[in-house]
Amino acid sequence: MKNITLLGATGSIGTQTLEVVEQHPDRFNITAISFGQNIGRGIEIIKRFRPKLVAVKNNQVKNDLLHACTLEDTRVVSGLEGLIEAAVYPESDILVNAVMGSIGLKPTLAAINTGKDIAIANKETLVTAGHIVMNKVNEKGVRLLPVDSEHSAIFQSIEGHRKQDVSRLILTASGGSFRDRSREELTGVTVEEALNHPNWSMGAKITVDSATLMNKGLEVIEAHWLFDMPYEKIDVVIHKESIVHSLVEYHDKSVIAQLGNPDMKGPIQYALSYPERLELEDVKRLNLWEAGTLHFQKVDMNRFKSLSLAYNAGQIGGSLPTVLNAANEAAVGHFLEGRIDFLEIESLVEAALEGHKVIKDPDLEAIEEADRETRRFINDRVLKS
Ligand SMILES: NC(=O)C1=CN([C@@H]2O[C@H](COP(=O)(O)OP(=O)(O)OC[C@H]3O[C@@H](n4cnc5c(N)ncnc54)[C@H](OP(=O)(O)O)[C@@H]3O)[C@@H](O)[C@H]2O)C=CC1
Ligand SMILES: CC(=O)[C@@H](O)[C@H](O)COP(=O)(O)O
Ligand SMILES: [Mn+2]
Repeated sequence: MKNITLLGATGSIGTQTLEVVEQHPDRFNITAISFGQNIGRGIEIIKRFRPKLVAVKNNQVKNDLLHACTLEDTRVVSGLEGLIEAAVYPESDILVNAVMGSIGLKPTLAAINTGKDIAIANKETLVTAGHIVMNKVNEKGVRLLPVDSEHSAIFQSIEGHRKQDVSRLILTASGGSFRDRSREELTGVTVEEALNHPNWSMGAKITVDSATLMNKGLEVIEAHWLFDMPYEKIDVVIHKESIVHSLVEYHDKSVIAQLGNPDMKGPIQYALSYPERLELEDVKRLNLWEAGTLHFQKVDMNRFKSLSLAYNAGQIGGSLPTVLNAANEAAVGHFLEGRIDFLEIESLVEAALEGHKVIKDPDLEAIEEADRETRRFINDRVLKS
């Protein structure tokens, strides 16, 4: 039996993780969870999975939760300390990190410190402090198992091969909600339009990131850290069907890819069951004759400027990826709240990157300060305009 701490249980990845767990009650058990403020869904999860520890966003949510239901064998904690307490919960064997944003960093580091394996969906953690996370992973000898579909595909396509034989990683990108629009046609697009992803049903922030292609930029940085690959050897190709989830090219020009109908339960389950492959019901089998033609297209870096901002931040490194991530989280938040236009996300991120003096090898404290400072910079710009 594998005991699981699930951070972000009420979200898109959280929900699908629970669906996987439900399919294998003999293999997986939920010991601790966290959620932000979705108390209704939180109570459903607590009743169904009976976790021993529940971490929520703050004291207000904790009090509301305790008023809304009677919890006998479940302790409730709150805030960042609560999130960390859930991450290091002694009975848990593995942490599934499916919170949104760089708030996932400290719980991840704390769990690695206690020797737990990590199934990582929370890509912002690797973008903001990849060097610190990977040093800790190597020091403690734990497994960092990718949940993100592209990274799971690379993980699956690279297994059994020698790293030195790899010549290139190729990430596929759907192109997001506005794939076929020109830059001019992006002016005045609505939040509702941005949230209409063609292939995946995901949380709001990542869906907007898909539309700017910042999601792919974050994933390039995530791939750099997970697979120890230089940026020159990481490519992106637009593939509108999201059936080929990513590819690995070898020196002999052979390319190995992982395919499947778009459904996150596959990568989630593989991260939990690795190295085994378990049955997975409810996922549509891929019949290539039904998929018909698959399309691939070169990325126009001028059209999708966020991707080139991310490559640049990753290549320069130091504290710049932290700034990229924090600026993007803050700007996307403002877009979702209707305060800025879609195209302003990109210009705000660019301004934050330009205004930052790079710290070469930032420690955790410097990362946190760069993150805070960047959010302040974005908020000041948006709220004072
Ligand atoms: N969705 C997907 O298919 C994929 C997602 N990912 C990555 O996985 C992560 C989660 O994405 P997704 O599931 O879509 O996101 P969602 O927005 O659907 O869920 C986010 C979860 O995090 C919780 N949360 C948000 N902010 C806080 C906070 N400040 N403190 C505590 N908990 C918080 C939310 O709680 P509540 O709602 O209760 O407030 C919710 O449980 C992201 O990093 C994303 O990039 C990667 C690949 C695919
Ligand atoms: C499901 C998943 O892994 C997402 O990160 C997905 O990749 C988003 O799709 P695009 O960023 O390719 O639009
Ligand atoms: Mn992805």
